[in-house]
Amino acid sequence: MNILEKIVLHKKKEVAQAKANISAKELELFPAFGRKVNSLSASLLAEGSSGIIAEFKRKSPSKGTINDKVLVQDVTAAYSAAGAAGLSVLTDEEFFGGNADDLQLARKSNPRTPVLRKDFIVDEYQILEAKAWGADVILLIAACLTPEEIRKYAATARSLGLEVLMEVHDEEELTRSLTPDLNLIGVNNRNLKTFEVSIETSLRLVEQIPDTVVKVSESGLSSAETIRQLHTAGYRGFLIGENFMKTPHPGQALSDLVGALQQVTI
Ligand SMILES: O=P(O)(O)OC[C@@H](O)[C@@H](O)c1c[nH]c2ccccc12
Repeated sequence: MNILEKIVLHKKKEVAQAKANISAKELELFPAFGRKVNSLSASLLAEGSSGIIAEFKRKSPSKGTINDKVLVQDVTAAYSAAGAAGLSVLTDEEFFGGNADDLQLARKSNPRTPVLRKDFIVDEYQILEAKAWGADVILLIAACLTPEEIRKYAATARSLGLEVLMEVHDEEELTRSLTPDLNLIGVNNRNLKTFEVSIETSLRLVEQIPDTVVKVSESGLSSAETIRQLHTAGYRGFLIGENFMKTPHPGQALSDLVGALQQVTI
């Protein structure tokens, strides 16, 4: 069993438990369920946008503990202040050390920044959770979903007013993921089955992504030069976690990168 299969197996058990604790009807009564959603695609395309989606990630299966000393509300507020176009908050506990509270705290501390629920969605119930916890965007990972599930979950998200960041890693995943309900496609430079990271993945796939969607490059990004190169290739979003989180002050690390990006543009 590869790590992705392990995660999905565990996730299905977790979701069954969550459903037994809180019904879908109850989720709809959460105050955040009725809130107005912030658009990540609009934020990425806005004039002067940094394009950076800054992630809060305590640990990961590939890196182990990255940072367990900082608070989600401090880090995400610092990310917003430093010019993040969006926030990504891991809600998987077992493998990434996140939880629902992290997302809710990030939401409360950043009312106007688009927030992505970063998790392994394998059931429609999790999309209702995302909305109830205050997310604006959900992640769908092609590597763990069938084309039918992708279509169904993307339509559910859309009906709830949430955007979808559709994550792909190769040509085959991209082709079977395209559905009209998507406005954001993320190319993960990291192979979730082997953890190998290569920016070439983003550079290779960009041509095959329709221009009607906003293109996001994910994982393994750190330098302003690489971001510039990906921007030139057509990417408008850059999802960065570890590079910020491994420092004691992730918001400052983002601020430094935004500064460096301005230098590179001139
Ligand atoms: O920490 P990095 O290398 O900057 O990567 C961030 C983000 O892309 C990565 O956390 C990620 C991309 N897709 C995922 C799916 C599930 C969990 C995590 C991820």
